[in-house]
Amino acid sequence: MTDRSTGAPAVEARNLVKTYPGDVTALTGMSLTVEAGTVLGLLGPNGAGKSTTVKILTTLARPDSGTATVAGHDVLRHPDRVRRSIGVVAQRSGADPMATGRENLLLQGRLYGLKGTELAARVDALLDRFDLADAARRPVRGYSGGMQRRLDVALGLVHRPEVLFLDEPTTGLDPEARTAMWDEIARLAGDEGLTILLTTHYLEEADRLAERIAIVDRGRVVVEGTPDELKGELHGDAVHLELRADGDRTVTAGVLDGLPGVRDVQIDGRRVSVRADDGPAAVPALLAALERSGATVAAATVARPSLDDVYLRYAGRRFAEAEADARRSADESDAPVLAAGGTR
Ligand SMILES: Nc1ncnc2c1ncn2[C@@H]1O[C@H](COP(=O)(O)OP(=O)(O)OP(=O)(O)O)[C@@H](O)[C@H]1O
Repeated sequence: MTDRSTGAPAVEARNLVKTYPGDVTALTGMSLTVEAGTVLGLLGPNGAGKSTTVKILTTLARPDSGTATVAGHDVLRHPDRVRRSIGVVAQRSGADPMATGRENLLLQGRLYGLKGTELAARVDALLDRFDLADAARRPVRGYSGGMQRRLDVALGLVHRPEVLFLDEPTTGLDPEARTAMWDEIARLAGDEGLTILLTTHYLEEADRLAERIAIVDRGRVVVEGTPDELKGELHGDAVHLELRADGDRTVTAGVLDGLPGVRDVQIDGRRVSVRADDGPAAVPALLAALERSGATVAAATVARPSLDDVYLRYAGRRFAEAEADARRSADESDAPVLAAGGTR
C-alpha cells in the first residue's frame, strides 16, 4: 500500500526500456515519479512512448529492462497486487456497447469482488457523480462521446483504486465535452486525493490539470517540473519569425548570434524562434539582421513562454513538428504491409 505519511511515491519507474518486434524502440530509459495524491501529466506527441509506459505500469506489457512500482508493489513481481490498486482508463473504451451503463458498472464491480447492496450503492453513486443516472438503463452504443468517456472513468473507479491511469482521456471529444471532463478530473484529484497519471498530447490539458508535467520525447522524459517551473525556466519572451519561402536557405543561427539580449536561436524550416529579454525591443534588430542575410520576414510575433516553447527547448523541435514526424513514420511503417495487400 502507498502510505502518504511515509512519503513513498505512488508510482515510480526507473530506466524502462521497451522494444517492439520490427525493432521499434518505444522506451529508451523512461524514468518518472508520481507522488501520492498528485496528478502527473505525461506530455508528448503521438509515438513518444506514453501508452507503452502506461501499459507497463498497469501490467499489460513487460519492459525489456528497468523497474517500476505502483502503489508500493513491483509491477513484475506482484502484478496481481498492482491490478487491485489501480484503475485504468485506456485510449479505447472497455465498455460493452450492447450493455447499459449500469450493467457495465455492475459487471466491473463484480470482477473486483464487490456484490449486493454495497455494489449497487457504489454504482448508483458513480452514475450520479458522472451525470449518467438518466442514461443508466440505456445501451452504451447510444451514448455521446462525452458520456462514453465519463462512463469509462466511472468504470475505472468502481473498486476505489489508489492510482488512476488516464490515457489521453479527452482525445476525440468536442470542446464542450473536453471542458466537462477536465472539471471532473480536477475534482477527482482535489476532493478524493487520488493519485492520477494522465497522458496527453494537449499542451493545454497538461497545463490545466497536472501539478507536475513530465515531457516525453523519443521514449524518455526530457524535462520534468510544475507547469510554472517549466515555463519559468525560459526567461524573457519568445519571438517567432516566419520567413518568406525564397529566403530561408540563407539563414543560419550565426546570423542572429551576438544580438544584444537575444539567445536560444532555433531555426526550423521557415520558422525562426529566439528568446529575448525584452521581445518587442528586440524585434527591429532581429528583422535587420535577417534582412542583411538575404531573408525576408513575413511575420513576427512576441509571446510569453508556453509549454510549446519548453518542448522546443528540450526536444529540439516544435510539438506539432514532432506529431507530424510520428505520423510520417507510422505511415512509412504501414506502407510495405499495405502494398503487400495485408491488413494491420
Ligand atoms: N504493439 C506494437 N508493436 C509495434 N510497435 C508499437 C506497438 N505499440 C507501440 N508501438 C510503437 O512504439 C512507439 C511508441 O508508441 P506509444 O503508443 O507508446 O506512444 P504514445 O506516445 O502513447 O503515442 P499515441 O498517443 O499515438 O498512443 C511508436 O513508434 C509506436 O508506433
